[in-house]
Amino acid sequence: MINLKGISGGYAQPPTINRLDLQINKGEFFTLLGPNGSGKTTLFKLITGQLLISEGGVYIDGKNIATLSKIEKAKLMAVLTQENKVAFDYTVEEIVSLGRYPHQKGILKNLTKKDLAVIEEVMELTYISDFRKTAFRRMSGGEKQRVLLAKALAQEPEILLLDEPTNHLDIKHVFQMLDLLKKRQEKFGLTVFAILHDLNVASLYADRIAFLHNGNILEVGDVGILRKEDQLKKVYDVELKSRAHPTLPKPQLIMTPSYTVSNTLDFNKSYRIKQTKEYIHVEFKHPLRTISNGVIGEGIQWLKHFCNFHVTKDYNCSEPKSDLQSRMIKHSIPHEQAVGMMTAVVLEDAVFLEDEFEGIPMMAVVTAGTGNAVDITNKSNTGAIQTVGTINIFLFIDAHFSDGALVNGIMSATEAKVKALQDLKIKDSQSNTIATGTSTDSILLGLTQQGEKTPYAGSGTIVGKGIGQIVYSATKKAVKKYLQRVHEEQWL
Ligand SMILES: Nc1ncnc2c1ncn2[C@@H]1O[C@H](COP(=O)(O)OP(=O)(O)OP(=O)(O)O)[C@@H](O)[C@H]1O
Repeated sequence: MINLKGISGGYAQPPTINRLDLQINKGEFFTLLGPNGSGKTTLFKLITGQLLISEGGVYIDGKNIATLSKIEKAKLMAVLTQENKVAFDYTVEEIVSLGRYPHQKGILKNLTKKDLAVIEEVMELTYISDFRKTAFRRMSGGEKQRVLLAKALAQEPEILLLDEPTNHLDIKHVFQMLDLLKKRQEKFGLTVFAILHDLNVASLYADRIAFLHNGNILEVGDVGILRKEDQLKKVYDVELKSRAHPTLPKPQLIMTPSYTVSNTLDFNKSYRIKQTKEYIHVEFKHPLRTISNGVIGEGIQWLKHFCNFHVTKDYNCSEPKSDLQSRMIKHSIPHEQAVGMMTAVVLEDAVFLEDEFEGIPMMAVVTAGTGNAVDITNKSNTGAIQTVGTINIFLFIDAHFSDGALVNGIMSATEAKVKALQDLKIKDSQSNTIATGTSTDSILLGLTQQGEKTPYAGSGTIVGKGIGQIVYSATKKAVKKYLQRVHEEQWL
């Protein structure tokens, strides 16, 4: 719908923007990104007419905007610039009213009922109704930005052009403003063209993105282009990692500063263990790169506290997460930095194993019960039986794993656990076949991330074999202790 055809213009010679082509579709949220001085504002001003186009033209629905009158242009598009100075001492309401100018008819240009209704609506949408009688100059930078957005919306434009609209806004107002624009986009088919600096915000809101680099469009595409780490490094000259947003299918960029703090830690002295009847708490001095399916601390994170809490055999809590959080709070363990698991196994029977595999130190903590042992490959299982039967594995490794290696590590540990159950002939009570685990097993791998980065940790690697051996030994020992206890209890 907006077609920039070979436009040139700007302050330098050759011009900052030199024969640039770009199409912005009707009803899309288009974001222009690029480093300082790349020409974003210059391009913006060429589109809005604040700067003279020396070559080419801007076409809207096939019409060259240079041929439109001021009023025609104002009905079509509204502009929100970085400039928020206003010449006269207007109130907020008066500023917003100015937005109705292109729609007013006759010489007297009084505000109609419709004008008043629109003004009221946009002031409410931008949360400025309470400031209506306040002088604009007395508002804060962020508040002024909202007033000027309200004025732009009062124009009821088809296209909204925004140059760094979130500049003065705090996080809440950034999201409030962009959510509002998204709603207008959906409801009225508003076309949004916005210059943004925050790549992560752009990823969350933009339908398409263009990268401007030295006055040229480097690439135009959907948010997927924010996954191109090499291109981002070229544009911004910083180290970035593109990662998945935890709940939305959008990339988010993680910056890495160039400074590094290198303090080597002695693995064996870097943790302490507290074991009571109620819980086992392993605390590390530094956060570990962690992968886990714990009730608390699931997924891949950086965490320092690793807990296994004792619960009763018939534990049946609808909010296990908050239950574990309260237990941690009671023992002054910061649950935001913790992995938390539960077990009905007697914690005295936990197995602690320290070992070293070709120079890689590891430490495993395993609690095991096999009352709920399950053969995952057998169809006859109908569900979990409530008895003492969970295998919880903590494995700490003094190595540096990639995220892929963390997944490998989980596989290696699981294979080892299965082998331990096989060798001990632990059976699924329903199918009477050898069990592969229990119905509620949990696992955690914690890595110091010291030393050279390892991309693999499967059974074909030294570290993978090490994982296999330590998990196998610790699980076997823990299951044997459990079986011994069950055996003794039967004779009581
Ligand atoms: N008023 C001006 N007079 C002369 N040169 C200017 C003027 N405004 C901008 N420039 C130059 O034009 C080039 C592009 O600037 P522009 O403001 O378009 O960059 P930008 O991408 O918007 O940067 P930023 O992210 O810092 O806002 C820069 O080299 C800048 O120095």
